[in-house]
Amino acid sequence: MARYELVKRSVALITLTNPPVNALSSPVRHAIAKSMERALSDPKVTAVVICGENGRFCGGADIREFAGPLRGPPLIPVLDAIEAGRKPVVAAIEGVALGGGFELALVCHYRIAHSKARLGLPEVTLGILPAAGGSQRLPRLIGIPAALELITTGRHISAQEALKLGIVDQVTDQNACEMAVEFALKSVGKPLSSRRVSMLTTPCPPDLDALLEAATMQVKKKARGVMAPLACIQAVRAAATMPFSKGMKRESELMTTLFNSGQAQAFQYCFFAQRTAGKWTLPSGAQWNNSKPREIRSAAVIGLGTMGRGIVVSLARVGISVIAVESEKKLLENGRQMVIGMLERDAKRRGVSASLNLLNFTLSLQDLKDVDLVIEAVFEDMALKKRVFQELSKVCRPTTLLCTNTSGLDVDALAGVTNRPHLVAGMHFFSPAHVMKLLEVVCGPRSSSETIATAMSLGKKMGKVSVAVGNCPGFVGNRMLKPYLDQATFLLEEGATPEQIDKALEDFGFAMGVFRMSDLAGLDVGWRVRKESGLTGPDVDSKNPPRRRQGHRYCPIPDMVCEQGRFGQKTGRGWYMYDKPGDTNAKPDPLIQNLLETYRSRYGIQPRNISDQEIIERCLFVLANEGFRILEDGMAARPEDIDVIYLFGYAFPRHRGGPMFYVSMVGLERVLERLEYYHQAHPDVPHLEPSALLKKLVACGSPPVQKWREYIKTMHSHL
Ligand SMILES: CCCCCCC/C=C/C(=O)SCCNC(=O)CCNC(=O)[C@H](O)C(C)(C)COP(=O)(O)OP(=O)(O)OC[C@H]1O[C@@H](n2cnc3c(N)ncnc32)[C@H](O)[C@@H]1OP(=O)(O)O
Repeated sequence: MARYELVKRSVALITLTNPPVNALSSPVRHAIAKSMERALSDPKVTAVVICGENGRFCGGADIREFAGPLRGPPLIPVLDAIEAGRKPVVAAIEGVALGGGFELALVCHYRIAHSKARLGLPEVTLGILPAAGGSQRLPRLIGIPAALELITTGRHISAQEALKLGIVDQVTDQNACEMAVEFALKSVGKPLSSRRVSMLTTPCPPDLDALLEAATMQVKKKARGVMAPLACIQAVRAAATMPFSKGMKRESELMTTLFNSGQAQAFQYCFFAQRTAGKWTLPSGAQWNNSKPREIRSAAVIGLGTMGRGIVVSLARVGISVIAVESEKKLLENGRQMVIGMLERDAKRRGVSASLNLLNFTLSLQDLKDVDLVIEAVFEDMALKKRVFQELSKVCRPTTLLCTNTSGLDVDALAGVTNRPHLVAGMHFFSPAHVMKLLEVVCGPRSSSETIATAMSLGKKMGKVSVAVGNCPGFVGNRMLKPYLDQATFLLEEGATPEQIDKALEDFGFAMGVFRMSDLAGLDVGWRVRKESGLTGPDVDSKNPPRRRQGHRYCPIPDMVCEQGRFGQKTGRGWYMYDKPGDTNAKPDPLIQNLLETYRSRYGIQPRNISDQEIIERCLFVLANEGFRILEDGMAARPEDIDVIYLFGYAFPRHRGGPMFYVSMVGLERVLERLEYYHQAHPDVPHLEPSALLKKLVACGSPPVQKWREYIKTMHSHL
């Protein structure tokens, strides 16, 4: 877990050996403590260098250990002993020094970093704070403003920035470990007291209170209801106002509070869920680690609407040459200008040059004959998409992969019109596609493992969090969204207002409630889908009883809002009113209030007071209930995949872990009981009926979410 050797006759080299990231697990902490004791007591040793195996210094504490009781030596005394030692200790930082790994570097007397190394204190993103002295040492080393920013955001910084900030003493392009050994030899005999960061006085700015207050406001706005950034600010205040030992005590108290809050568990679950989601499997047994993706050098995107443009940018900025296709000259020119503008802005932001030479624009599908992969992003119309796939099938060489960006149509029906159904898959991006991190990779029953491996790996290359899902209407994300949106509108019928529902959801942690979000996305899209599926519009069967469609409860209020030309922010009116089209400041609209009152009195609905608790339960329990059904149907492989989809595609608050983790924390028994209660009250809403899997899990004693897979395994899987 750590190798000890003597180099250059008098330098003890301690190499952390815990792949893949040299995390500070209990055996590693033990090995560091023992190695340091040995180095300090060996009279031959004049200096010490600490480095990590395989070009990675240290990825921090072993996050898996947070789930259980502390075993092995605690980290803080191990680190304190290094700092207090009477021989110079140099950290040789290659790869990463994150969290506890950074804190380990901070107790060394000198730090040498490789030019490609990244450093940071990302604990806040795990719902905790740098509690091995990081919150107390970093402000002493680089001052309050810079430390506050790094600790509250968890941002990783480059070696160059670390040098500028005074975190590292030297940056090298050569072997950092060898440089550190040379550096250590030169440091022998120099006084160490000024190199012990805990002994430094924190440079305290005169406007400390204002600074901390501004930081508090900022994190409260950015991360509603999240405790860790606020605790980080309090810890930094302690570093500014208390002696080191008292500051450490405060750091520890704050850590205990965070650990017991439930939020830390949610954040840490998200960390592992995100990594698990990339590990896909198909019913054939093919999976992420036994299937080879193809290399994609050239691609085509069909349709330069909002989605298509974002997809072109996502591909081009990772060096893939792209042919963009439109059906009319004007649309093509408009799309071309938009794409170029987006790429230029993106390149400017990243400080690189825009890869415009990778772009080609055409009106003809004939130009696509040599591309490796096509992503179709035309209008959401099955007949149109089928025509495009038939044409592609004729034009593209037989090995070209054909993907669709449909947000919910049958991918296998598209595969069926081609001469290569095994090379067809869904690549469902989220809008705006060059910004949103989520990619649902839709595995049709005939998609080959190579096709899925390629789509997943292309997603990763584009910086997306890719999740493999089955082929069912709406796939995973949009399939779950429907019952959630339905509950929100049913609550309007029953007496709630858009403002009240949004506030409850925002207090829960969403950046935007469902109605504000719908106004932002545009209400006309859903209206068109409802018209096409016969739920509203002239094609609706007039024999339908009011507020019922296709045998179930239906709320026509969203249609009524659209009939008034209120399509959301873009028209300046929607569920809210805005000062002008395009404005984002939503204000309650008396006309909506009026519409709701008239509607309720027309149907004889007596409005009732609806609690925030009911809003949260009905919207979120129904969301998870559909998630359970998706697991039952084998359309998602595990609850973690569903949670990752909601975290990255629908901005589900991270401190709640995702809808499936959230209900596991509420308690499955309670969720079952509440769904049964609401279903009894609303028997015409089938989505409120508890799913078989939820009942099964409760009957099996409500196992933790990480264990649900064991109960799903026996069911039919499409993945
Ligand atoms: C009073 C109490 C005192 C307690 C004090 C504790 C204070 C210290 C706290 C911490 O240090 S918290 C941890 C801080 N560190 C991090 O947040 C880093 C997390 N890791 C990453 O960001 C990335 O993994 C990476 C290091 C940048 C590498 O990225 P890469 O894309 O190359 O690989 P991944 O797929 O992300 O990871 C590979 C593999 O390793 C697992 N893993 C990574 N980091 C950790 C870790 N810190 N602990 C445990 N496991 C880790 C990751 O889950 C992957 O596992 P598999 O999926 O392959 O099984």
